[in-house]
Amino acid sequence: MSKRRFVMKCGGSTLAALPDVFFQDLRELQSQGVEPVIVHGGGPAINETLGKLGIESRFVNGLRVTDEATLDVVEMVLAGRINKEIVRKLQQNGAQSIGLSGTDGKLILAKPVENANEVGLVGDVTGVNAAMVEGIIGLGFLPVIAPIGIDEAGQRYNINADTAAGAVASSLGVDTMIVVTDVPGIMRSVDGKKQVLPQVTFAEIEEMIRTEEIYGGMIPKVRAAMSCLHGQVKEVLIVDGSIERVLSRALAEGDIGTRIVRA
Ligand SMILES: Nc1ncnc2c1ncn2[C@@H]1O[C@H](COP(=O)(O)OP(=O)(O)O)[C@@H](O)[C@H]1O
Ligand SMILES: CC(=O)N[C@@H](CCC(=O)OP(=O)(O)O)C(=O)O
Repeated sequence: MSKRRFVMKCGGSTLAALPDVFFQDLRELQSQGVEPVIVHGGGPAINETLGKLGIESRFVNGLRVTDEATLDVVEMVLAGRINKEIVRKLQQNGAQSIGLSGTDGKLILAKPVENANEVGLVGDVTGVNAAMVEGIIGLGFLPVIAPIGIDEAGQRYNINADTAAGAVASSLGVDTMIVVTDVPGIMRSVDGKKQVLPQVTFAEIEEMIRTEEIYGGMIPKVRAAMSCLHGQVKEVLIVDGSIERVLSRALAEGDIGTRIVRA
């Protein structure tokens, strides 16, 4: 299996705590000819800024209820702050990188989600400008993408970062998507003890959503995983960002965290 290129989704839950060695790992992978593409979140930082502005954060099944005022903050925090922090950290650790929002060059085209009446200006991805991402990689840069989408009329949408990452992975046709988060994988209680599931099937995921053993922010992750696995992506790994050299290990060993493969 070719693992030259992979999409990594980096969650806001773990971003602030990622050590330099995480970014050095990315640089080393880049120098070995591996081509990582990063799609990032930033939910906690958005909550914090909204809080300071006196705007309440509300979620429906892991998706932020978003109006235009919220969207201003989402864009400011994701595309303005977090995206640039990641690019700076990569560069400080020797990895060449360029940060973009999904609205730049219509990188991520979007339409309203089905339950827009509940969540407002939240988007589903209708297209990804893969050629632009390929071009950036071709110039030797690591693309870092903020999950804001746009439609042909110029309307912006807030897109869950897992959903955006899955769509980018699908459209680039990578084999592997790695979801970096703050838990060691999908966990389940067995005899009262929480255990990481090394592998899960689609049926097990659906069952765990039904029983609410998978809830909140894990729901968009597994939905994005199943969606991109219906296309060309062959495996999705959910891993803990605090594990040393987690990306190299995930690519080399594949048996870290939870592995989801096509059912
Ligand atoms: N079965 C599960 N196993 C592990 N984590 C779960 C599970 N169900 C829900 N979660 C929650 O999902 C969270 C990760 O999602 P989220 O907070 O959105 O992270 P990120 O910012 O990385 O996207 C975990 O911290 C945990 O609270
Ligand atoms: C629609 C929606 O919920 N968008 C997310 C986008 C950021 C995100 O997904 O960040 P994490 O990966 O850290 O959760 C939000 O507004 O929080």
